[in-house]
Amino acid sequence: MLRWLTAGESHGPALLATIDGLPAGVEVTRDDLAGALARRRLGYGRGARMAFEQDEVEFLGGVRHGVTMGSPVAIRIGNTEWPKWQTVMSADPVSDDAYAASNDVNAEKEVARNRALTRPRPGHADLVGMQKYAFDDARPVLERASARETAARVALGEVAARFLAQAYGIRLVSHTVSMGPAGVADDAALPTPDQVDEIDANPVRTLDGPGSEAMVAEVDAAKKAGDTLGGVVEVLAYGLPPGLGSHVHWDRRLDSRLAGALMGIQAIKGVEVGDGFRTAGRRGSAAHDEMERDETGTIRRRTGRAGGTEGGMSTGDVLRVRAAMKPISTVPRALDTIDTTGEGEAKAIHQRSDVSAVPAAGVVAEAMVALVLAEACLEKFGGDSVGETRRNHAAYLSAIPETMRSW
Ligand SMILES: Cc1cc2nc3c(=O)[nH]c(=O)nc-3n(C[C@H](O)[C@H](O)[C@H](O)COP(=O)(O)O)c2cc1C
Ligand SMILES: C=C(O[C@@H]1CC(C(=O)O)=C[C@@H](OP(=O)(O)O)[C@H]1O)C(=O)O
Repeated sequence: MLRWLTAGESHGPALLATIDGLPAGVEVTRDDLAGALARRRLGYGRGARMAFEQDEVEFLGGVRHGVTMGSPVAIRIGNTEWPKWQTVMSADPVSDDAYAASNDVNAEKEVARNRALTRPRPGHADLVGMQKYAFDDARPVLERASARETAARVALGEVAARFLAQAYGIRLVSHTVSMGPAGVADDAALPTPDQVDEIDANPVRTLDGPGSEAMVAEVDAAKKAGDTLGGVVEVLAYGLPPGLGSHVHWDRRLDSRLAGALMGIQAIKGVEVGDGFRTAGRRGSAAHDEMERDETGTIRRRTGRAGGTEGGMSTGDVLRVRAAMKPISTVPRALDTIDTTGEGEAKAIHQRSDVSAVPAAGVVAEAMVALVLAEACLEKFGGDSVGETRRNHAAYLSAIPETMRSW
């Protein structure tokens, strides 16, 4: 069983992440994690914080000399902003005077002066979190709702991705499909894992082309207008075996688990497997992936409309899932809201924010898919070492009769 958790607040001292159930023998280093975290910071439209905050990452357990030991892997990502936030986010009680004296906090002067945040942002977790957890201040809510937490998921996803690649040759790639109304053409070729560097080098994390230029222009226009922008990201996984997940029960379906994992990312409001919503508008004759044999007798699907799952199981073809992100709710041209103290009309809290974090959400989505696939592979193949699970994977594939092989 693979299980994992994250902890830590956006402006706390650090994020923590732990994953239990990975086999021994996965090669992974601190530099690998640092590389993954750097990719998450990429993307045109990110706000000021991304420019000055660094991710200080280290393993606290589970890895020795660059190799997992089969014990829980524990990771710490230090928030380099912490010194500025020590009073605001202190775990120890702080007097009102000491709190007020801390208002040299960078870009947070207003917030530090007014101890409680009482003007909830429409679209953020502020108001409902205050109602639910009985706070008169949005701070304890927004600190954990913040997508800073996704840094911890990306670190875990990198460990999972290394495992998938080393044990089974599975490789992932993510890219931005659209930002606002601009995007890549529907019939554009699918990116491959060999194009990861090219995608990461692009300002909006997509393959170069007119779509990419149009997306950059959309971000510029939204920024100029004091507004924010959503969009769609896509994750592809290459090299899956057929049969991850199962048709026998709803919560074992791979597509259901992927949808839950992607929907669990802050600001994701829609998930699509394969052609998803577009398939709903087609006739059956144009909606499915017809099968044939190639010249060697291997089974081939002519198209990839289903996105690499049938009956809640991986088909072995390229897995393709999309996630739709809403625009950032901390809109610079602040939205109307109320003051929870009951004082008249108000504008929502706004200090700073991303214009758009769609490219970063692609990297987070890739991490979530890696974690779901790692769990599904370990369910199917088991094994306490990379070698053992690799042998189990090979034995499973070789037991499928030649006339039924699609690889
Ligand atoms: C990578 C990433 C960065 C984000 N950056 C911001 C941000 O700067 N400001 C903001 O208000 N929301 C940002 N969000 C979205 C909020 O975290 C999210 O809207 C909030 O937690 C409420 O959750 P919900 O949108 O799922 O309802 C970001 C989301 C992601 C995935
Ligand atoms: C810190 C990150 O993202 C943050 C996510 C976020 C939110 O509300 O989700 C709000 C912003 O934080 P702040 O309010 O401190 O500027 C983003 O910078 C990160 O991705 O590492």
